[in-house]
Amino acid sequence: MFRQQGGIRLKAVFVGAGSMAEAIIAGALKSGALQADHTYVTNKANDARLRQLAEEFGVQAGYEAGAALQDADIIVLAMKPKDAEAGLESIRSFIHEKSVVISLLAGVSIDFMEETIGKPCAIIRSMPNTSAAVGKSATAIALNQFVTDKQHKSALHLFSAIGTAITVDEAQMDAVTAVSGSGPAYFYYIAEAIQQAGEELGLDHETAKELLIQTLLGAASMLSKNDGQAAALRKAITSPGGTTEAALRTFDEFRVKQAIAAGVKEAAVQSKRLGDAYIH
Ligand SMILES: NC(=O)C1=CN([C@@H]2O[C@H](COP(=O)(O)OP(=O)(O)OC[C@H]3O[C@@H](n4cnc5c(N)ncnc54)[C@H](O)[C@@H]3O)[C@@H](O)[C@H]2O)C=CC1
Ligand SMILES: O=C(O)[C@@H]1CCC=N1
Repeated sequence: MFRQQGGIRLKAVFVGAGSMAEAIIAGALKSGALQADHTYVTNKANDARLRQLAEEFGVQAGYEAGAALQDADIIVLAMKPKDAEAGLESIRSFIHEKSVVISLLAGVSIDFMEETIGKPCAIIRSMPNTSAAVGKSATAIALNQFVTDKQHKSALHLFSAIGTAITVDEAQMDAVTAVSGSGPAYFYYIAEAIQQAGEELGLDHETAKELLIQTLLGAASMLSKNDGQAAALRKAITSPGGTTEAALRTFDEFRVKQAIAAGVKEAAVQSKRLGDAYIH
C-alpha cells in the first residue's frame, strides 16, 4: 500500500498550491494515501494561500521547501504549464534515484520534463479533471521508463483518492485530455442549454436547476450501471412519436452529435499544439 512502503510513510511535496493541488491533498489525506505531517506544500508567491492550506489540512507549508524536497518520495508538480520550466528547475537539484515526479500539467511531455531535469528520474504524467474536488475525477497517467512497479501502484493509489485512475501510453494523452480533462466542461455546456430552455418554457430558476441536476446525476448512474451503453439507454427512453424523439430529431437537424464530436477532436488537436510548445 501507498501508506506503508517497507514500513515507511511516503513523503510528498506539492509544488504549486492551486485548486488541483488542494483537491488531491484533500482526497489523499481523507483516504489515508498521504498523511498531513508527511505532506509539504509550496507555491510561487501567495503566503496567505499556504497558511490557509496548513490550517485547513494540517500540512506543512512554506517557502523553505529544500529539505522536504530532498526527503520527498513524491514531488507533485501542480503549477500552470507556462510555469513548468521554472518549476522543474527549482526541484532539479533535489531529485534522487528514489523520488518520483508526478506532473499534473496539461500538455507538458515526459520528454520535456526529462530534458529539463537533466538526469535519470522517474516521471509520471497525469491528466485529472476538476471533479477531483468532489472525489470524482477520471484520471489517466503515463509513465516513463524509470518508474518502478511500487511507484506506479503508489500513483494509482494517490489518484484513486480523488476518483478513478487508469494507466495509458503517453501518446494517448491528447485524446485523454480531450475526453476527460476538458470533459466536465462539455456536460456543463449542455446543462447551461437545458437550464436556459427550461426557464424559457416557464420553469422558475430553482425548479429547472433541481430537475436538471438530478437528471444528470441519474443519467450518469444509469450509464455507469449499464456499462456505458449510451445508445441503448437513449433508445429505451425514445418512444415512437414521443417527446424524446422530437427533441432528438431537432438535435440531428442541427447536427449536434457531429458538432460535439468535432469539438472533442479539436480539443485533442489543441492539446497537441500546446504540448508542442514544450519541446526543447
Ligand atoms: N483545471 C483543470 O481542469 C485541470 C488542470 N490540470 C493541471 O493542473 C495544474 C494546476 O492547475 P490549477 O490548480 O488550476 O492551477 P492554479 O493556477 O490554481 O495554481 C497554480 C499554483 O502553482 C504555483 N506556482 C506557479 N509557478 C510556480 C513555481 N515555479 N514554483 C512553485 N509554485 C508555482 C502558483 O503560485 C499556484 O499556487 C495545471 O498545470 C493544469 O494544467 C490538469 C487537469 C485538469
Ligand atoms: O482547458 C485546458 O487547457 C485544461 C486541460 C484540461 C482541462 N483544462
